[in-house]
Amino acid sequence: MRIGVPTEIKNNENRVAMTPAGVVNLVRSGHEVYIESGAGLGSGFTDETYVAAGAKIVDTAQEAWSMDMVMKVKEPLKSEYEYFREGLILFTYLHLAAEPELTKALIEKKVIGIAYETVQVGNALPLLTPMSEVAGRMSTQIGAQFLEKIHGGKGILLGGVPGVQRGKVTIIGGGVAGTNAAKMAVGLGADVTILDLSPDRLRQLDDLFGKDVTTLMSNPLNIEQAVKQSDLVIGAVLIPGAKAPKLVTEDLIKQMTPGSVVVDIAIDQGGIFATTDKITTHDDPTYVKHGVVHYAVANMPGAVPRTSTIALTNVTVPYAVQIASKGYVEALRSNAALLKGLNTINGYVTYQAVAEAHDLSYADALTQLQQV
Ligand SMILES: NC(=O)C1=CN([C@@H]2O[C@H](COP(=O)(O)OP(=O)(O)OC[C@H]3O[C@@H](n4cnc5c(N)ncnc54)[C@H](O)[C@@H]3O)[C@@H](O)[C@H]2O)C=CC1
Ligand SMILES: CC(=O)C(=O)O
Ligand SMILES: [Mg+2]
Repeated sequence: MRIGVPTEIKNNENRVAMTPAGVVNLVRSGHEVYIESGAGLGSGFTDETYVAAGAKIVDTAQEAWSMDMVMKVKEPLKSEYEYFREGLILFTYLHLAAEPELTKALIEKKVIGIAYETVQVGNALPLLTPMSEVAGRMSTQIGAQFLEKIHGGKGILLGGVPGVQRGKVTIIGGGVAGTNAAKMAVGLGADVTILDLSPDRLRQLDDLFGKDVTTLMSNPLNIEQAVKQSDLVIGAVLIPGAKAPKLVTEDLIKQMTPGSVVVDIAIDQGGIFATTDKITTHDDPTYVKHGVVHYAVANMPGAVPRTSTIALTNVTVPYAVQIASKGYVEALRSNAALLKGLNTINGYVTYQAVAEAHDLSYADALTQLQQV
């Protein structure tokens, strides 16, 4: 199979969908990899290192997009929709529940859209996990930075100092991102509370952190009490494939003290704060609403591309090898985890939560594969 890797074009997105190590894996399995010139530079990979690994370099995005399968990091932006065509295999983050126009474009052009974020093994999302680890760890760092007075915050140090209170951090959603946010917050010496809906998850967090964190059942009253008192609130909830629930109301944001900070990691699925109604970018990552600094960047790992690219491709490339070697029909049929990643095919949505988000009819993935 011929695999194309275009340069990412989202604001300050310096990740790339393939490392030279990934190229070697695919080429040794008998495939051809075409990298758009310069695509790896933001992550520290030159064209020469790709060529040495066995890739071919193409000059334009159009050429990279003309291959049988395109691997990307971020969901395609509008200017990339023109490359969609029937039969194209697109393997990338799609976040379709939050992207009505992209969903429509993929359906209209009958693209085979396999979303990293919905590939599922049991309850785990193996192609989302490494980026959630990165974004979770970053969220505390970012929160700490925006709590500084010069960055618009109330001017507190999360760990406090002897004789002065620690900062209070509330993390809503104690999955991969939330746990990694907590690790950093505990490491800084903050006073940390984690809320989750799953009693089992709360038990695991209690085992993991012991007395370093307070765990609370996620319900409106607990959210209200925790958020009001917090200096930093991190949103890390996920209902796989679905739009994020708005768990923090505008009224509650108004009750936070001025200069508090919210970091909405879940913004890529629509965000959990009523006041994070728009996505921000690395160029201009925050806005202030009701005195509270809001950070809502949907591609946080793009700011640490070297770490993120390697972490992402470590997990995506083995699936890419399966798709390329078996063909997408057989790869999807024989691997239930990958099949969960199939969001669009033959002009249909094959992921229930995405169909529901846009009031589109849902089609069964296996039935659609039989019709190829
Ligand atoms: N902004 C960015 O750059 C990035 C965003 N993300 C996003 O971060 C979010 C979290 O991802 P993961 O941690 O991997 O998901 P996860 O599935 O590991 O964790 C989600 C947690 O939310 C909990 N949850 C569900 N409903 C809840 C509720 N009502 N209240 C409290 N907790 C609830 C679940 O029980 C689970 O423990 C996703 O939306 C993901 O797409 C991930 C990476 C980068
Ligand atoms: C998960 C995701 O959206 C990202 O890494 O940008
Ligand atoms: Mg995202």
